[in-house]
Amino acid sequence: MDLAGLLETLRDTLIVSCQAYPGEPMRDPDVMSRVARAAVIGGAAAVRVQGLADIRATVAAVDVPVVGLWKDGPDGVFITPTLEHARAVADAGAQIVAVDGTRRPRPDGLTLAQTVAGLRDTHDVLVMADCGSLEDAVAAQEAGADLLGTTLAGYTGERPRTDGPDLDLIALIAVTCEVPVIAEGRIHTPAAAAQARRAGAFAVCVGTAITHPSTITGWFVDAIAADG
Ligand SMILES: CC(=O)N[C@H](C=O)[C@@H](O)[C@H](O)[C@H](O)COP(=O)(O)O
Repeated sequence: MDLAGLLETLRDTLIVSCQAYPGEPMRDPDVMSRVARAAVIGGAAAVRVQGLADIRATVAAVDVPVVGLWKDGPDGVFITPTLEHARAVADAGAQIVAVDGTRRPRPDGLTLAQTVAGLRDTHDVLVMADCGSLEDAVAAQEAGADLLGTTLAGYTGERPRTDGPDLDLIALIAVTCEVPVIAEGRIHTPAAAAQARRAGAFAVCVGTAITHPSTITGWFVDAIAADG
């Protein structure tokens, strides 16, 4: 399938982000690839996976596209921060490479446009720009990104950290940009996922609420405690 066809398969679908964080019990490529398989059985049209080992294991385990990223560092520009990281993610088998899509300086000194072009020179992949604001999204579209994610809304200081998805930002990007927007970040219920789609999202990406049991458990524990 060509890249335009691949993009089209994501329209009006759910992407499930399968990530475990450093030190957590589920931080293991085999475990994460199994979580991804379980999400695909549930209907995920694609999965989003962090780290080269997890990407390799998941690409071998599922028959849907893998959105790959490589988180390096605790803050700042840490989602697939450089061209070298992006190429490694593509080498690991991801058909879609998610990169930091903010306007912040990148550690390798390249612009986002240079990163996208450099990746396209060597790999036949789609590029998802993880953005934190409308200004990021406009710049990422200009830089050549194929998909604009709201992944970093509420994490870069440009948007408030809303309890649920940043529906206003999803709608703003959808009306302003031609490149499809992926709603991602704090989508915690099926109703919120539907709202995000209605706001203009091309596809919806959910992580924590599906694949992070410790957080989900905490929600239930807190609800019981608050009621007591
Ligand atoms: C901000 C950041 O680092 N986001 C990360 C990006 O890959 C992940 O930690 C999130 O789980 C993912 O974006 C899905 O979002 P949520 O887990 O809220 O459904």
